[in-house]
This record gives sequence, structure tokens and C-alpha cells, in this order.
Amino acid sequence: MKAYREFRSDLPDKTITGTSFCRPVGPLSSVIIKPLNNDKPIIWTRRLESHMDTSEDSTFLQDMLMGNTLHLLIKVYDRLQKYRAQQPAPLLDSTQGLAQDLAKELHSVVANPETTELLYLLSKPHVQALLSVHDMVSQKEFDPRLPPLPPLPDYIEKEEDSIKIVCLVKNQEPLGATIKRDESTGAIVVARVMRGGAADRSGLIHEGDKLKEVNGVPMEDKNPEEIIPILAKSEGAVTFKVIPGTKEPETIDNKIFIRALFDYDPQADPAIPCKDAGLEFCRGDVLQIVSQEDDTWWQARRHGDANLRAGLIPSRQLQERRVTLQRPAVLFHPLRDLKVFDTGLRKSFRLSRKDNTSQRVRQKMGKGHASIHLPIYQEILPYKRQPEEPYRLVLLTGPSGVGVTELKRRLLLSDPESFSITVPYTTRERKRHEREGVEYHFVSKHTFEKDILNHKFLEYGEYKGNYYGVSLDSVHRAVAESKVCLLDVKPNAIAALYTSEFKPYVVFVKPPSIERLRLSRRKAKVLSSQNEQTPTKIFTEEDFQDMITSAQAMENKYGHLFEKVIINDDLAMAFTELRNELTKIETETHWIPNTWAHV
Ligand SMILES: Nc1ncnc2c1ncn2[C@@H]1O[C@H](COP(=O)(O)OP(=O)(O)OP(=O)(O)O)[C@@H](O)[C@H]1O
Repeated sequence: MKAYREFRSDLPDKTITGTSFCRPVGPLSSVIIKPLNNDKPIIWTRRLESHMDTSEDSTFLQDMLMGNTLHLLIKVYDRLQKYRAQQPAPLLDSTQGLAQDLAKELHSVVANPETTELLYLLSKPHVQALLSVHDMVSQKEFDPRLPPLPPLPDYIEKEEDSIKIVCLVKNQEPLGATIKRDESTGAIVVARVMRGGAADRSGLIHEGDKLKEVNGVPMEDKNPEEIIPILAKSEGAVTFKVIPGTKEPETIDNKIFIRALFDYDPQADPAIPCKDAGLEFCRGDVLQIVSQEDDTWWQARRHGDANLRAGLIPSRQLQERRVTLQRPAVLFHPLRDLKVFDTGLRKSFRLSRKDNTSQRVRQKMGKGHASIHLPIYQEILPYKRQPEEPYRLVLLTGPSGVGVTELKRRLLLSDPESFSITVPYTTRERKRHEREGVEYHFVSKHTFEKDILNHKFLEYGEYKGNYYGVSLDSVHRAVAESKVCLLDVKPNAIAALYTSEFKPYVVFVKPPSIERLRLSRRKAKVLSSQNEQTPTKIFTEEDFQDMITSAQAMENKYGHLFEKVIINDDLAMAFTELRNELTKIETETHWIPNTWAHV
């Protein structure tokens, strides 16, 4: 971890726009304005306003404005102005008119390579369009009005041939950059520029730039802590004298999206170089990574956030190290030992209380498997099921008694054409009304035990001397039916199904508060294994407490695998919410782990 601290160089006062001018390449012939409050760079005339909407347009214009061609054109413009001044009376008021006039003149003089090239340049449609835009812009009234440009510093050392003077006219938005003292040279340098922030959008301040002066005050003998108030006190235009850093700007595929699998609060993080530059997020939030240049602190934006300014988040490596060391504990919820209290047996196939999810089954599952030992970030990408692809497997999980079976039953009843379920295996006697392969697959004890040894079961258990279990094969069969397969499992069985083949959509059914449980479950019955004579009993206060404790433990341990949490308070509402969610994943583009797409 880096031992230094960075300081956010906030410029908290009123801002209108930003300008930059660079020395030392000869006297200034023009000024390029780069507004800070929007993405639209523009040539200074008198006043300024934004027109550009898209960053693509902005990038194009920025490249063009910073390119050599424009500078050559500006020279042409200067010459035109000089030419105009030499004329007894201006023939035309506009620059475009002057250009036409000059072209006419040039036609009449003896041709040489320079005049031919100038004529060629002036005849090009994009040059004419540029001059026309210039005329239009220069005649417009722009708001807000820019303050007068401050004069250039009187003295610039001769040997500092790469010094850059940057003048920003600030608003209440922070500069979006942090500073630090370079340990080896002692210089004050820009530590990082937050992507999408004002400094980044201006394109004038870069990581590694050495800060020499701010508003004429030398920075070299100052600590970062002393510089912050200087920046904060500056009003209107702030002039920076910087020596450009040599660091190449990082190019990153800005289409990296991750799902955060833990909660993060930068204010509670003693290690972050600048708390105010941190990005707070919660488990499940989708973040777009915009910089991974620093091994320890990445820069990210919350997906869909209107604020384009990136914030610092701990890198995967850093967070893994922290989780491994379990330090500092306040930053994340450590994985507590799961103490699941069963309040009964899963009615769907009467599992025993013992957790019999086959470890070997989990190991057998290859790539895409949820081997998220350290829930940090999950790389994700947008996904929409194609008609030829199987439906995503829907896994319903939750503490016993919460209503998983009831929700599954209602879904199936609501649309048997769209939903299917797996048929469990059992060794118990078939009852007269039951049919093989409908309620259960009836097999002998010997076959069941052989299948256990062959790791065929996803989950299995024993109840009243009989085995019950769900095999992986039956999940494959149900998924192949071209229906949405609904499967209720204990959370520890999710990992075995967390594959690109099943692309499980994991729904955690959570109990409401104990007060709401008392009210809503007043008449509900729960299957009991304690009293064999009475297969059902009314929920007790202890059952409610166990359900809540168990749900909390499940969320702590497996919460990173839950794509949707539904609080089962009012049953009809919980059902509608679940139904709508399942429709959404069928009809809308959503996020899935990118490992599922690469298999
Ligand atoms: N929101 C609700 N309001 C009232 N009663 C409910 C609600 N949800 C479920 N119940 C009732 O609670 C009882 C237990 O529900 P269910 O059998 O679906 O639980 P489960 O999560 O499948 O438990 P298990 O894993 O033990 O089978 C049932 O009688 C069910 O009708």
C-alpha cells in the first residue's frame, strides 16, 4: 500500500468556464477555450456556450482543435486579418468573405507553390465550412460571459522549455484531481486525475504534471495540506504553472463493468489516499471501471449515474489482501460462519436437516462455477437470451418456512406452459395416486446409494428412513424442456449450478420483520419434523426468530450470489414481484458474469 496521501484540489467557488494557453512556442496567436462545465471545446471569440451533446463529437472537435491543421488555418486567418488591415476599405465583413476575396486576388498574381497551395486550401469545403462556423460563432452572444483572461506570468525561466500555463475559470464543481509530494524529487505533482471530472474534461491537467505555481504563488516549498486552502481561496480564474509530466495516458477498454460483491464506504476506509475522491457503493451495484492504472486504487463510476466523474475504489488485489487479512473489519462484512436453523424440511423433496450437498458435485462443475471464495467484484456483461438458447435456470432459496415452495407452486400454477420443475428421487413406497416420474422418480435404496456414491445428487437427505434427492440429471432434463425451470435449493447448493450452462438467476426469499411475520403468518402452517404424528404445526415465535436469524446468516455467507432479494411479506405482492422479475430477465437486457459468455 502506498504510504503517501493525496489531496483533492477542490476549487469550490463559482465557475464559468476554462481556458488554456500554452507557451513557449512563440507569441500567442490565438486562445483555445475548453469549457469545464460541458464537453465542448471551442475557439475563443468573445463569449461562450455549449452546443455539443455527444462525447464523440466532443472528441472529434477536441482533436481537430488541438491538431496542426487548425493551427495552420489560424495562421491563414491571421494573414487574412493582416491582409484586411492593409486594404483601403474592407470589401466584406466576414472571414469567409475575406477568404473569397483573397482567393480572387491570388488568381490574378503569378502562380507559385505557396499561392497554389493556399488557393487549394481555401477552396476545400471543410475549410470554407470552418470559416463559416467561425463567422457564425463570432457573431453570437454567448452566456455566461467569460472574465477577461489573466495576463501571462511576467517571467518564465528560459530553461523550462516545456512549462505550461493553464488557466481554469472554476465553478462549484471540484477540480477532480489529487496532488501529492513526489518522494524522490520533493515536487508537488498531480497524483491522479479523476476520469470525467473537471480537470479530465479540460484535457489540460494530467497525472504526473508538476505543480510549480498557483496564481503566482510558488508551490515547491509547500505541503499539499497548505496548497488546498490556496486553491480553495482562489476566485474566478485560477492560473496553474505546471511542468507537464512524461507519463503516457492510459488507454483502457472503458467497457469493463463489474458487480460489487461487498459494501464499501470510503469515509470509513483509513487506507484510501483521498476520502473525498472515493466512490461509495453497496453490494450488487454495477460499476464501470474507467482506470486500472494504479494496482491499488481503481477508478470507477456507478453505472447509470448522471455524474460522470469517477471515484476511487479498492482494486481487486487490495480488497483480496484485506479480506484475507480480515483487516480492517469495519470495511466489509466478513464471512461469518453460517448457522442455519432449519424450521422444518423442504417440502419439495423432504430433505433432512443435514447438509448433504455433494462437495464432489461442486468440484466436478468446471468453468463458470461460483468459486467466489472472496466476494470482491464480479466482471459482468450485458446479456439477452437468444431464441435458440435455453432459459436461465431460476433458483429460489431462503430459510426454511419463508415461502419458497409456496412461491414456486404459484408460479407453476400461473403459467404451466412457461414454467417447469424438477422431479425428485425417493426410495419411499409409491402411494396409489402417485405416478412414476410425475411426483417422484421411485428408486430402490440400493440404486439411490449407488447414485450418491457417483455424485449424481445436487442435494439429498433422509427422512423417516427414506432417501429424497434432486439429481443434476433431472435439472438438465428440466432445462432442456424449453421452459423456465424453477428449482428450490439450499444456498450451499447454488455453487454447483453456477455455470454457463444453467446461467442461474438466484432469488433469495427473505422474511420480513418479526412483527410482519407474526401478522402475515398468523394462520399459516409449517411442516414439522419434530412431531411425527402431526405433520404440520402453526408457526411459533421461535420459528419466526429462527427464520430471521437463518436469513441473516445466509445473506452474510451467500449474499454475493443472490441476484434478486424478495421480501415475502404479503404473499400476493411477493408473487407479483417475482413474476415481473422473471418476465424482465426474459425480455430485457441484463447483466451476467462474463465467464458465462466465454465458455
Ligand atoms: N407471505 C406469506 N403470508 C402468509 N403465509 C405464507 C406466506 N408465505 C408462505 N406462507 C405459508 O407459510 C408456510 C410455509 O411456506 P412454504 O412451505 O412455502 O415454505 P418453504 O420456504 O418452502 O419452507 P420449507 O423449505 O420448509 O419447505 C405455508 O403454509 C405457506 O402457505
